[in-house]
Amino acid sequence: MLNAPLSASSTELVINVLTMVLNEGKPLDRAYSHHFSGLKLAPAEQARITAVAGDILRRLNLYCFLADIKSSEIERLGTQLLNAWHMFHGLELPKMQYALKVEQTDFDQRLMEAKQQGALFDGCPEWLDELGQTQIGDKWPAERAALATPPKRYLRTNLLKGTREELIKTLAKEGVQTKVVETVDTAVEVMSDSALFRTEAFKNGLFEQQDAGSQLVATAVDAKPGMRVVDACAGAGGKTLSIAAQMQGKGRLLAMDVEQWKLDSLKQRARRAAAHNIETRIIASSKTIKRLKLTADRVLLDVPCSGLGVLKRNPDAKWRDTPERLPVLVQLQKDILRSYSRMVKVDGILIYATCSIMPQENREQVDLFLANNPHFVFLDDENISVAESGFDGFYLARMQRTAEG
Ligand SMILES: C[S@@+](CC[C@H](N)C(=O)[O-])C[C@H]1O[C@@H](n2cnc3c(N)ncnc32)[C@H](O)[C@@H]1O
Repeated sequence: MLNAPLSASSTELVINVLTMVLNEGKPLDRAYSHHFSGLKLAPAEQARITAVAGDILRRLNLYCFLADIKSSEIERLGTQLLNAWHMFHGLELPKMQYALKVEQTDFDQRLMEAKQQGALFDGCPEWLDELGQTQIGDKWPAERAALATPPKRYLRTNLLKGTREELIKTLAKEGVQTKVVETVDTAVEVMSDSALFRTEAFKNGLFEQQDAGSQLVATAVDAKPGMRVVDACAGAGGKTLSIAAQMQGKGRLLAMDVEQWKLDSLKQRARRAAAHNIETRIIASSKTIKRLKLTADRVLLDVPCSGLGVLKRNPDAKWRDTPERLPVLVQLQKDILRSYSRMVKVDGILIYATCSIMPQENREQVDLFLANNPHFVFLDDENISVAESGFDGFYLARMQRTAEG
């Protein structure tokens, strides 16, 4: 992960970020922007800090166990945690003032104990481990271990502006090293610690940062030029922009969400990407959906979900979430499927997707929907496994409407 210890000032930043996330309940990206603003950190140092803070959050219970502290004590005992983190990774200790030490013999004993406990070693809270076991059984330990690894950085080539090979060459000229992802046509993996959003290539809309698994979901929409397509839970448009490129700017792409600020951000991204066939629309009530009855060739429902497939990238979520949230989300997904599927026209295709790896939010939702909606037939589905793909975890299913119903 690192080949040298963090500097004293960087350890302090890591402790401050962790404190903001764990004690104040702030999302990790907000904590980064708060603590990095005005600092002018070199991109490589910023990358080291985010790598360490992210890794600590992915295995928070393990590092706290090794340091013999509670997560609520990080503000006070953070130096002890950072020392344990460096010891775990076989690094020299950082040169922090007044740092609290961890005894090597205690550390070794605790590490031996932790290695006997899979969930603890993989940084998994108890509630999540139980859920994973119940939902995916034998496959869970591999997914759990994969979710404890650092996420890779992927870009999606904006095909409206050029090919993947052209993007790789342009980025190389700006010092960004990338490599092709063989299994995803639009994806490249970033190999250097570059500040991507400061590049001319980004400003000119040649790429978006997007996980390769998310790119696969968007590809499954298989939108064609001239079609009418609805992305009904579009958010800030990660998948909308990819669909716009599939449509080569021809046809009508309606991006909807219940949050206007997300659609505003989508509009900005669409301008940069030269994706001119996107219209945004807020979902104000069920009437917004009813008016679009039987009109769309493709409807993507990238529904709100537990996000349990993307914990590598959002490790703070598992320390904030509770198992009680899941049934609420499952009900919302059911309602969205039932109501929004009305927009699909006869012979049109409905694509249901989540960034979860739990069948309760995935295939079980699809089976229930099909049982209650005989005018849809199942085409195919795909579980994008974190362990098998190395990407974030996603699910997608495609269903076709055969009659008005
Ligand atoms: C998984 S996110 C979508 C991510 C987005 N498609 C992307 O690729 O970047 C789910 C989105 O659903 C939205 N949402 C929540 N409730 C909704 C509802 N009842 N109808 C439509 N969208 C909803 C959320 O605001 C959120 O943006």
